[in-house]
Amino acid sequence: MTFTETNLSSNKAYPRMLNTNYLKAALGEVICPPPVWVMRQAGRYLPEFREVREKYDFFKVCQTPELACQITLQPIDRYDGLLDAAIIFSDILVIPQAMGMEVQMLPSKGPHFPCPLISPEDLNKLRMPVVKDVLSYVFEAITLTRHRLNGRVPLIGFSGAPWTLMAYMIEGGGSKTFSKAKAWLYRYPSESKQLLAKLSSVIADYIVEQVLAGAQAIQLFDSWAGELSPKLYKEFGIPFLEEIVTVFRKKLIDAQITERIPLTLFCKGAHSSLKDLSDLDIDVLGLDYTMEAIEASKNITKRICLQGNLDPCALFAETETLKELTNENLKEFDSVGLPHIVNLGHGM
Ligand SMILES: Cc1c2[nH]c(c1CCC(=O)O)Cc1[nH]c(c(CCC(=O)O)c1C)Cc1[nH]c(c(CCC(=O)O)c1C)Cc1[nH]c(c(C)c1CCC(=O)O)C2
Repeated sequence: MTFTETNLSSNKAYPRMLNTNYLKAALGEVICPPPVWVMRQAGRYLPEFREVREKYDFFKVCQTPELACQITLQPIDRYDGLLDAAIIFSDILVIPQAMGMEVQMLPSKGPHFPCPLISPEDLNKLRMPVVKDVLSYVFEAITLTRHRLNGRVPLIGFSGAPWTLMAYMIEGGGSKTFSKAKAWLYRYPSESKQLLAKLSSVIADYIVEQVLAGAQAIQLFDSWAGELSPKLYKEFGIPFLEEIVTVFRKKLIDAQITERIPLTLFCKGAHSSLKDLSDLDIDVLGLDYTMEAIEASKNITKRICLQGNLDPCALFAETETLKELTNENLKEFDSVGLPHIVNLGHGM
């Protein structure tokens, strides 16, 4: 039996779904109360996560399906019944790795590329990977996790978006200004587009393979969208997201996946682009903590689900204050009348 067949919800190969609230909301139903999951729900705030991380390097965990699965399940087990989706434990930077770049995760510093892309000649060093083979550890982790979830909640797969990955590959890590990556857009626009097109092709294959391995929804993270002017994002961000979405939908049809796989775009800071993003063939728009549901709903062009967007730092508030903030947030989304998936406005 192929994975293509096993992904159909009617198929017996995966456990029967017991909670489909996330999938229903993502596909357009208003669910009351709305489903909840949390970006970075498997992470350092969990003692059981830190325990695994004491023993293994970050990317070793990503590359070991048993460990990635174990960590994905940690918040689902701990908050039994409170979360409506799981997200596979991995990182957006596995794609630059698959294209041949070294990436380290430095304690208290975050991601580090010892040899970032400096000039367009460096593009020749990148390889176009056979995604199914090079990233097989992610797909194995997804299949294993889908089984171990036992239908409790759906499993979300994810990828970084082209611009955000390009930014890491050139900056070599995090940055305050993204001036090196943005300099490429101004100085080498056509080579930048070559890089973004390569990334888009790898990302499209990557998210299709995730679905074939058992992911029931996909989220794309464009964490640095807001670093670009609206004009730059229109030229170097959105067209590549559009390409990915188009190829993703087409390849799923070719693979005879006939059910609609919900696709979420989380483009942090992309205020001026919400209209263009909502024009794409997507299902959910993730709002960050600087966006307002009411404002966003005025900008979008079709009925889609909104996800978000409590400020992660609100978690530092006293419990009573946090309850009030959460209720206000729920009321605001409720007043918009669109389907809603409750989440933070960025990672925990
Ligand atoms: C930009 C980005 C990255 N990774 C990711 C993004 C996009 C989302 C965002 O904007 O935050 C996405 C990501 N990273 C991780 C997940 C797993 C799923 C989840 O629970 O949300 C997801 C979806 C695990 C992780 N990825 C990382 C951790 C912390 C790991 C650790 O040090 O043990 C986790 C749980 C490391 C990571 N990976 C990355 C950074 C900047 C860092 C350092 C962050 C930090 O120090 O807190 C790159």
